[in-house]
Amino acid sequence: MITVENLSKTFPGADEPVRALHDVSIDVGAGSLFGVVGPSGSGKSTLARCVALQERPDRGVVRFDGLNTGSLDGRRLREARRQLGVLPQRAELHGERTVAGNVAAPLELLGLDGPQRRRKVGTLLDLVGLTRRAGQHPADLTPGQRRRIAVARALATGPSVLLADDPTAGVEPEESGAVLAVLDRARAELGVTVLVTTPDAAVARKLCDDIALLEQGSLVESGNVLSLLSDPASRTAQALLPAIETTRTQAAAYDRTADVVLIGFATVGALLPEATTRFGIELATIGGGLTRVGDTPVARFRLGLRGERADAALAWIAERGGHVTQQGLGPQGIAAA
Ligand SMILES: Nc1ncnc2c1ncn2[C@@H]1O[C@H](COP(=O)(O)OP(=O)(O)OP(=O)(O)O)[C@@H](O)[C@H]1O
Repeated sequence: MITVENLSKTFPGADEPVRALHDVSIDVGAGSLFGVVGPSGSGKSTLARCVALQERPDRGVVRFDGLNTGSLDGRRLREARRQLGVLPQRAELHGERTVAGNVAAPLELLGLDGPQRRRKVGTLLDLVGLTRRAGQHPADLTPGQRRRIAVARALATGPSVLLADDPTAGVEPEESGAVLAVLDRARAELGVTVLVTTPDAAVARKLCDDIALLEQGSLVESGNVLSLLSDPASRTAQALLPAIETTRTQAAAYDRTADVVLIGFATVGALLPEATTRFGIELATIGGGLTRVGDTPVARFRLGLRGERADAALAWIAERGGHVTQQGLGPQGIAAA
């Protein structure tokens, strides 16, 4: 759907040029929820603005369904922009208009008549869960509710892509889940492809199918979130998986230790107890924990194992989809090292 190929962008800086993007390539599939994640200044907004066709890259290409947007002239560029709904980082609502009026504003520009507008606004307010607020003004809403209205407004013209630049910025943590849920609904119910930028790995963990990590304008890694978690050495795994905090004393109580990443209901729930009985070993989780990536449960545990068939049990767990790493020996191994 959206392909970004070798994008580079440099801005003039006070002392020297600022390299905002350097040779960044991403592939955003139709209907996916794609997260661009990185610290402040890593180039996320610049990438979003290039994809929104608001900024021209110095080098590289942004393609929509294969079409090179860099080659489009004025009229065709405007047509391409109409496919895009943009939620800027500081989306301003019209303070003097009602919530419904704010969502209706882009439809008025399109020239939709009253009944059509009302129907469309009703559907969008329902999508963002704020139907009962239709007659209120933005000042009466919380920052999270205002952000949800801005999402409804960005979706009003029926874009096929929604670009949301840091959608939870300035939103209280207890409200950010509702903002993310609205983006998820936009994808599920309207079939919109959603590209989100965020400095918050937890946003990507809760929302995104695919992810690109940026650092100082360069792409560190990208791909399907669950696939990246299968490689515990990946930066995505380090950012999203539960931390392992185990003392040497805890580890020393076992013959060997191993770290394991388990993905999915069946794997998380059943694999470890079954390995224990099948191989007649003692197996305990001595670190790590359980989280969720979207709706999928994902665990990273440090295991302590005791028993002759511990190695065979680990091999069996790995064969059944557990990602086993960092196998270490117990007290004897540590003493010898
Ligand atoms: N119009 C501009 N003129 C000059 N420098 C710019 C401009 N836009 C961005 N930059 C610089 O480019 C770099 C990347 O900025 P960008 O806003 O894309 O990062 P970001 O990851 O979105 O950061 P944040 O999360 O803080 O919004 C930064 O060093 C920034 O100061």
